[in-house]
Amino acid sequence: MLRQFFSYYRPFMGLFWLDFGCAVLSGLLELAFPLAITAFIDHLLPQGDWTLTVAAAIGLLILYAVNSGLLVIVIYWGHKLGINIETVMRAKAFDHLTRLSWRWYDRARTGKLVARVTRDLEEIGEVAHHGPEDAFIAIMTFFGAFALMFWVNPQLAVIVALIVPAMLALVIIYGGRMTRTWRNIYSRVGDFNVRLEETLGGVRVVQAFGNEAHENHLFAADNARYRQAKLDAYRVMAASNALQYMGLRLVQVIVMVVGAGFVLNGKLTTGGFVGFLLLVGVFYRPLEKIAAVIETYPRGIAGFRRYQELLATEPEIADSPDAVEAPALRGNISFEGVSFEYDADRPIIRDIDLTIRAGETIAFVGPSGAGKTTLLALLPRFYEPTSGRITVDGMELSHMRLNSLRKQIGLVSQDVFLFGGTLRENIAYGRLGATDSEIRSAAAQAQLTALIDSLPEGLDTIVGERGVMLSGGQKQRVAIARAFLKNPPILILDEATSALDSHTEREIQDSLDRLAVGRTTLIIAHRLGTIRNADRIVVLNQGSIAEIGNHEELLGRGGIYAQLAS
Ligand SMILES: Nc1ncnc2c1ncn2[C@@H]1O[C@H](COP(=O)(O)OP(=O)(O)OP(=O)(O)O)[C@@H](O)[C@H]1O
Repeated sequence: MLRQFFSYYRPFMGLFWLDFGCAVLSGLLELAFPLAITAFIDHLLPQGDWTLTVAAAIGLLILYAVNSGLLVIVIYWGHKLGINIETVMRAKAFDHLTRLSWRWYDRARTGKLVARVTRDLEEIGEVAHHGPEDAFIAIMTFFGAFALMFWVNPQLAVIVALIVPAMLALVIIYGGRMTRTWRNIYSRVGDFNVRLEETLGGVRVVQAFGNEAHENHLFAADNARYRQAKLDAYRVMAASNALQYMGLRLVQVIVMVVGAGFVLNGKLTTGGFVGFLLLVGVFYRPLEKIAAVIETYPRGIAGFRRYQELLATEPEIADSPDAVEAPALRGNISFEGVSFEYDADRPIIRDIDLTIRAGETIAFVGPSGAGKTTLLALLPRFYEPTSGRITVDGMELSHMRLNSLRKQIGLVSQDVFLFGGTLRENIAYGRLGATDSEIRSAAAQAQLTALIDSLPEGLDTIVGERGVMLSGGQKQRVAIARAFLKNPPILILDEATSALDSHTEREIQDSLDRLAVGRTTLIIAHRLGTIRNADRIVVLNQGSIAEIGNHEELLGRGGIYAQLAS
């Protein structure tokens, strides 16, 4: 795990060594200052040489200036190292998330995912920067200061050393408590994200049902838990800070009293006394750093573990090593003994055998929940059949590169998802990089021209989050325009169930009919009126093909279709 963590440093080793080197140098200078003060008091002062004193002060000032320069490097470039690592990780996580399969997303909660990509990685970045540096510097100054104290006065150093274990225990205990309270806080933030995401995403439903008070009530509970978690953290923080402060003052007072005795007995010089007191401060500071490392390290590591888990989640559906680029498809599709289940032992599609010829228009009908949408989701490989195989032009789907297959299948689904940008961007999503005239021509074929002309900003009108500023019928048309732009040989149309007025419906049907020309078209039909002209109609029932034929044949048969039509 640590090895994997450190592998992220590799591209930034120059930055790492710069930061680390400067931090070590700064730590050494910190150790040198008390010694300089000792020398100053014991050797320079008695000489009464003012020029020398000023020269020493200037020398000291230069050292301080160097040290503050080192601090600039450590703070800026050190954080740069952290944010660089964080950025690489975030890009990787995003890329991975965009490739995970539908089955995974069926169970994922977006709020938690957002938290992973933002907060977890921020913590990892902090640890990446502070972790190794702080741990090393803390240990170095801790032992360095102790060695110097021992050198200045061994007896006093031993007294300090006797108090240290108690202080260390305090730091570790409170560090652990801090970690637990922070973990609690972050888990509450995760809850927040999930609730905000769901409530704000569904705010129209909330208002439609007049359930604002109910949502407020649920939110208030989360809010209160978050407040409590924060209060717990502040309590631990207050106690920890007060105890650490008291510990430092205690050690200083003890050193002051005992040290004064040594000075009076002539066992310690005044300079040594002052230097020793300063060293106590230097010696004590790493304890805070150690506490900080103890506190941030587990959080960063927990975040890194979750990050690694995410990256280790293999997309269920991905290119096999021997997959090849799909050739230009004609659209002969064959389902051979295809079965599928979302959950084990709950078959949704059962042993489907079906051959579709290139250019054929074939409609799928059947009761709600029969598996129409599911069956057609297998064609672009959104899900993988549990058994059986699907071929296009004789080539098995899994032998083609996923992207090259999906680029040749157009999908107009009933709930059209629009992105929050402009109308132009949303249409161009069908084929990124399409020219203005191609976009306009696709829009015209989808009968969007009148709408575009009526908008003050035309194609550059912002459509609102998820396209809220467009009507259901207009969104359908954008989806159709996308499909025109994509111009795929195979088309899957999931007919809109939402009622459109008959005029709009006819217009959209008209566009769809034109879109279907020259393509293999598979229609999930909810209204039988629109599919009379289909070459064949497949009636699905409980995941199996119950009947197959054209409109007249099926009516004549007097089966499920005839019942549905009546
Ligand atoms: N992502 C999913 N995870 C688990 N089960 C699912 C999932 N999607 C659909 N199902 C189940 O699969 C069955 C078939 O659903 P599907 O959407 O394919 O039916 P449909 O024939 O298209 O229905 P409708 O006409 O109502 O759209 C249903 O019982 C449904 O509950």
